[in-house]
Amino acid sequence: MKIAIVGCGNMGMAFAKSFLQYDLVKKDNLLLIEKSADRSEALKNEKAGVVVDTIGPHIGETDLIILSVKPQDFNSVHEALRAVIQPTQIVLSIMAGIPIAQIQEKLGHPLVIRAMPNTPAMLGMGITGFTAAKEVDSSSLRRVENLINATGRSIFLEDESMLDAVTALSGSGPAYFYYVVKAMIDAGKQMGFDDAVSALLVKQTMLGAYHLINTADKSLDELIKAVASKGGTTEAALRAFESGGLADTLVSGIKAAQTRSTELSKG
Ligand SMILES: NC(=O)C1=CN([C@@H]2O[C@H](COP(=O)(O)OP(=O)(O)OC[C@H]3O[C@@H](n4cnc5c(N)ncnc54)[C@H](OP(=O)(O)O)[C@@H]3O)[C@@H](O)[C@H]2O)C=CC1
Ligand SMILES: O=C(O)[C@@H]1CCC=N1
Repeated sequence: MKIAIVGCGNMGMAFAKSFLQYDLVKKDNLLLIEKSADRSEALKNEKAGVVVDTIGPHIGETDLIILSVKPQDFNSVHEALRAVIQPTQIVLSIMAGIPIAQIQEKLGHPLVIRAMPNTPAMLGMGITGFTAAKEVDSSSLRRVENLINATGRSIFLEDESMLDAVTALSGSGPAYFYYVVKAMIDAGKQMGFDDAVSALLVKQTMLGAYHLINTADKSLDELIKAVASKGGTTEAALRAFESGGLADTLVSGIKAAQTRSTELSKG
């Protein structure tokens, strides 16, 4: 299989590295199109694939084109791509917010799959929601699904509009987690720990607690109850979270991300 990746930043390279790791593509068959001179130089030094800086006819020789530029950069990409794209090529877009119909129209090309991964894809621990245009046949869809699964797990969604919710929940989700971890580390520092000790206490707590979610035969409410002794310290913290509306704030933040994803689709 030959693959082209247009935009080799965080996500484009997370995909490229996962494919290479599982030998799903050979470096000679991996075309990396990257505009940034610095990044392109780094990719050349890493020998991550065949690195070029612009879209040209060579892209038409690949089986799959992955679009991993920022949504606002799609406008600077689609005309060049439209001129070289071949009828049997599959396009996989991971750009937030841009609907399949818009990609099809701008590229003049029906075979489009749309996916929303997240950054743990860099470790093969991502989760990707994806959907496809009805014109994509099931064998092509399965091949792309196998590629996506090299970056972690995946879930196929019939309803494309749910990709905005995937973007808000798991696409942006790692940042919410880091935000909470950072606030906890800051609290530790305010209570007198230095950075390293506070980070150790918080990170190991998050790691252990995450594994309990998956291994303890308990609901999240039961897990909370197992920590929060009656009249104890955890209850005091949870009461402060409730009165500050923390859970509601998180929910409204996630919905703001969903709204922004929908807005991106309107350009
Ligand atoms: N980061 C994330 O957590 C996630 C991102 N996404 C989606 O993935 C896409 C990429 O995000 P991310 O990897 O973080 O972004 P990055 O900015 O890290 O990567 C995009 C790269 O594309 C380059 N680029 C821009 N225009 C062109 C062009 N015409 N030809 C070739 N390369 C070009 C950029 O160069 P330059 O910097 O010079 O503009 C940049 O190096 C976005 O659409 C985003 O919505 C999806 C899921 C998660
Ligand atoms: O913030 C963004 O727009 C992208 C999409 C999901 C994660 N990062």
